[in-house]
Amino acid sequence: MPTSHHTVHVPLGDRAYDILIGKRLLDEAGVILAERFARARIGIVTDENVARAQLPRLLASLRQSGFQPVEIVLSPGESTKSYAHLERTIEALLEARLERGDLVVALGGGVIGDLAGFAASVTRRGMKLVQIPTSLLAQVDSSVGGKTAINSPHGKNLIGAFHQPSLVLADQSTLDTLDERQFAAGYAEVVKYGLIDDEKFYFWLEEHREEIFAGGAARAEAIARSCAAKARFVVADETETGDRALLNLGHTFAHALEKLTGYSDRLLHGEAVSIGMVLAHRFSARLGHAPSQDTGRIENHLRQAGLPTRLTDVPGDIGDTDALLEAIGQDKKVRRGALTFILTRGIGRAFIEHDVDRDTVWQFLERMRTR
Ligand SMILES: NC(=O)c1ccc[n+]([C@@H]2O[C@H](COP(=O)([O-])OP(=O)(O)OC[C@H]3O[C@@H](n4cnc5c(N)ncnc54)[C@H](O)[C@@H]3O)[C@@H](O)[C@H]2O)c1
Ligand SMILES: O=C(O)C(=O)C[C@@H](O)[C@H](O)[C@H](O)COP(=O)(O)O
Ligand SMILES: [Zn+2]
Repeated sequence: MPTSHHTVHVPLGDRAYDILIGKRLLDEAGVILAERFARARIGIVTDENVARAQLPRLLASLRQSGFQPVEIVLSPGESTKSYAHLERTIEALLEARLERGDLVVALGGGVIGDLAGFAASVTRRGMKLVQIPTSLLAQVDSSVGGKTAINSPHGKNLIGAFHQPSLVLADQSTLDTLDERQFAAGYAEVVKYGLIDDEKFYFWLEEHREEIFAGGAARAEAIARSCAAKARFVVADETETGDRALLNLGHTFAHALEKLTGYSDRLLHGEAVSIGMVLAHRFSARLGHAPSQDTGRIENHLRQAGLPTRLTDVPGDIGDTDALLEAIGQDKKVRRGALTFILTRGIGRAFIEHDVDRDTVWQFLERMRTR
């Protein structure tokens, strides 16, 4: 019998699933999976860091429940979201003769979740997926909602599919082995939920930031509230034809920066989102939509969390303003060649703006490059 955990249900009809949030779920995964997916075989996809820190716990639990999982261990980092690693993952799943009804278990951060999720979506035209997120970012964002992807030299997440998991097991104790820089990167996506449409949550985060970084009850609450927020957007608009795009706050800038830094640890996704969210607020203020004091307040909060907030914080060269705008032009929200941005009227009041003028964006970015 699994110990106590919090459950967020994602009601998506025949694709509905639970997100279990607890402290011993990795050790109980065998019992939980045996109960929900009787007789399924399991292919675990993970990376070398997570394999060292957390895989033994999962293997012990699965073996105790009679599973004999296959392990696929990839190199860590954003560059793993590539054609080469996708091929390697799919071929390993096929080599192990895993069937359509068997489980791909993604054990790791968002990189592993996105890559393994995409592999699950295309292997045998769709295998079952279980997300076991081990980074803060993956527990509050990437393991929920079914976006899966790899990167292209043309841009971030440009090749992918919507493929919902059948179950998410978010075990907070796995975060004990995550380093502080990675934790802060995940915190940027937590702040995002407050900034989009929940100012109360945003103010609560400002008050409880140190406690959340320290662990304990505030951290658990931040994870649960984030999952509930993400689930709400996903249920309302599963394939992003409307308001789900709000979850992209800061990402139009962020994805361009990730491309220009070569999908490397020069700039982590959450760090890019931190810079992107501040830019989105500053741009909104410049266009007269939002009060400029909000930008300072948010920037202060993110800096206290150890996050970068400006283009000048990105280490090394990111090219000129034309290169930045060119990268932004590959964003998936582009419609008939025109740019879409998530803008804001202030904290908790984000909105979607289509047909944003390119010259205005260029002028703004040119200023930001020296600020
Ligand atoms: N699908 C979505 O909805 C969605 C949402 C947000 C982000 N993303 C994607 O997620 C990715 C970023 O995810 P991330 O920040 O988790 O990065 P990541 O997967 O690279 O993980 C961060 C680092 O921490 C290590 N790590 C993870 N868990 C650990 C643990 N418990 N102990 C020790 N080390 C651990 C990993 O090996 C890696 O080096 C990006 O590619 C981003 O585009 C996807
Ligand atoms: O789930 C979503 O929708 C999001 O936008 C969440 C983002 O945090 C995440 O980075 C996502 O992968 C970005 O999606 P994309 O469609 O812009 O690639
Ligand atoms: Zn993101």
